[in-house]
Amino acid sequence: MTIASGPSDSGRPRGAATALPLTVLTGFLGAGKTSLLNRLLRDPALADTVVIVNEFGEIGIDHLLVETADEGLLLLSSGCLCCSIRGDLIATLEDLLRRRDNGRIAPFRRVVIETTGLADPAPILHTIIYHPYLSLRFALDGVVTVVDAVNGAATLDAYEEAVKQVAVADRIVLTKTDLIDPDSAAAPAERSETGELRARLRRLNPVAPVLDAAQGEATAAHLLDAGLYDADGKIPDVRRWLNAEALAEGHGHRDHHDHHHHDHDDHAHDHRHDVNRHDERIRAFCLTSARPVGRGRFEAFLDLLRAAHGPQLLRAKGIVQLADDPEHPVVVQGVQHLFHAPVTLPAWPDEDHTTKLVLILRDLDEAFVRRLWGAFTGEVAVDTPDAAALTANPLALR
Ligand SMILES: Nc1nc2c(ncn2[C@@H]2O[C@H](COP(=O)(O)OP(=O)(O)OP(=O)(O)O)[C@@H](O)[C@H]2O)c(=O)[nH]1
Repeated sequence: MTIASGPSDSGRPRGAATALPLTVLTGFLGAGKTSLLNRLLRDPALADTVVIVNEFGEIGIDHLLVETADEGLLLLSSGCLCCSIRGDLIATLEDLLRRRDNGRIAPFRRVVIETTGLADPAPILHTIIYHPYLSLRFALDGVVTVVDAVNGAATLDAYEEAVKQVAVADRIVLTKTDLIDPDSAAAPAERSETGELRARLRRLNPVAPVLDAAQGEATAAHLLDAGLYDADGKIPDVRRWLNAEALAEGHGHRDHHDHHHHDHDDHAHDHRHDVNRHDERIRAFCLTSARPVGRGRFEAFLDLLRAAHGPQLLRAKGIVQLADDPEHPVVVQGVQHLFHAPVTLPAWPDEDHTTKLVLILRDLDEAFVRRLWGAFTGEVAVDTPDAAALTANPLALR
C-alpha cells in the first residue's frame, strides 16, 4: 500500500467532497434488521436514502407503501428509494449512480444495504472500499450489526458468520430485549441473559457501542455518521470513529448502561466467562506508537499483515502519525486483506497525536502481531528482529 503525502488541495479528506455515505446493515436471520430499517426510514435523517435489500419481500414494504415502481427501483412513501440486488452489488451501485447522475432518479444522499442474514459482510465491504470507481463515489459510513437478545448467544455459538458480523461492526444493535424474562432481567446486569450477551459482544468487538433497540437507543443519530466523512467538511471525529480508548485502557467497551459493571467484568481478555469456540478465536486490541512512524515501515507492516494474514484480519482501523509529515494524520481502514485508500487529514482532531491501530483478528496471535509492530516501529524487544534487520535491503525503507 502506498500512502500519498499531504492532505487534499481543498484541505478536506481526499474523496470526501462528493462521496455518499453508505451504511451496511447486517445481522443474523430474523435478528430484526428489517424492523430496525423500517423504524429508521421514518426518521428525517434518512430522507433521500436508497435502500438496497437482497430480495423484494425482505423489506416490510407494506409499512412504507410503495408509490412508484420503476425497473426494480421503488419509491417508498418515506421518500426513500428501494431496490433489490438482481445481479451483483457492483452493477446495482453503478446503475444507481448513473441514474442519479442523469437526473433520472432523485439525487439520493445516502445508501443503506441490508445483507441477508447468513452473509459474511466482508465481500460487501470489499466492494465498497476497494472498487476503483465505487470507492470514490461512496464512503463506508459504518457497519451496523443487529443481534437478537433472545437467540443471539445460540446464534453466536452455532454460526461463525454471526461472530464475524459482530467483529466487523461499528455499531451493534441489540433487539428483542423486551422479550427477555423480566425476572432474569432484574438480576444483577452482569449475570442476566442480556448482561452476559453484552459482555460477550464487548469481548468480540470492544470498540462498537451496543445500543438497545427496545430502549429507543437505535436511532439514526446513534447509528449513522459512524464513519469519517463529514458532509460539512469539518475535521472528522476520528476519536469517536476509532473508539480506541475502549481498548487502550485494556477494557472492553462500556456504554452508559454498564456503569454498574466492575472493571474486571469487561476486560477484553477475561476468560472466566464461558468462552465459545468461535469467540476464542477472535482478538481485539490496539497497537500504539508515541513516536512518529516511518512511512515505508508503516506501509511494509500493513502489507506484510495483509499479504500473510489477510483472512485473519477481520477489521482494522487506525490513525497514524508519519515521520515525514507529522502534522497531517493518516487514517487507514481495512477488512481482511483489502484496505481503503488511506486518507490524509488536514490536521489532528485534538492534542493527542499518538498513532493508534485497532485490530480485530481471528486465529492470529496477538503477541506475534505486537512483536511485528514493535519491530517495524523501532521498539526493542527480546528475541525479535530489529527494524534494521527487517528493512536493511536494497529497497531500504525509510
Ligand atoms: N419483541 C420484539 N420483536 C422484534 C424486535 N425486532 C424484531 N422483532 C420481530 O422479529 C421478527 C424478525 O424481524 P425482522 O425485522 O424481519 O428480522 P430480519 O433480521 O430482517 O429477518 P431476515 O430478513 O429474515 O433475516 C419479526 O417478527 C419482528 O417483528 C424487537 O426489538 N422486539
